[in-house]
Amino acid sequence: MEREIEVPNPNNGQPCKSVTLEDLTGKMADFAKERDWDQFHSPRNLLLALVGEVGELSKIFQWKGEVPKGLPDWKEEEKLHLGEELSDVLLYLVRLSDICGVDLGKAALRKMELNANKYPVKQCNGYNGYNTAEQDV
Ligand SMILES: Nc1ccn([C@H]2C[C@H](O)[C@@H](COP(=O)(O)OP(=O)(O)OP(=O)(O)O)O2)c(=O)n1
Repeated sequence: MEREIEVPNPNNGQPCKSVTLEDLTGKMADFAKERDWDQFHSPRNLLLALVGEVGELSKIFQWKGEVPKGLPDWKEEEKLHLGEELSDVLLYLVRLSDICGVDLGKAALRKMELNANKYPVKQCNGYNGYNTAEQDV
């Protein structure tokens, strides 16, 4: 069954279906082309833009201390803002990958395999590899 996400109006008012990295890659390419912005979307510029958006994302959490998972006490507008900043990070990351000729989905799956090999379940159960000097996993 296709998952539906309720969003304000990015899809002509229709609820959107699941989004793939390919969808986002194509939409970002169209977005840049329509505005003649390919000239600005160089690897370095996109990386700097990405880092800037990570900074904006960090500001949302800055000074709040630890917050419970699911952000139960946050107002809807705060969560909306969070979604916007997360999206900016994702969109620039997707665009940077595309411009660099990296298939991000494929690269991420490969990296997860590397992670699983590096951190075998049996050795890591309950340890994150950093929380104790004795656990060199
Ligand atoms: N040259 C650009 C400028 C913007 N964007 C797109 C990607 C991001 O999703 C978003 C970033 O837009 P802004 O630079 O306006 O940043 P914000 O949306 O965070 O606005 P502000 O910095 O005012 O909070 O727009 C882009 O692809 N290329």
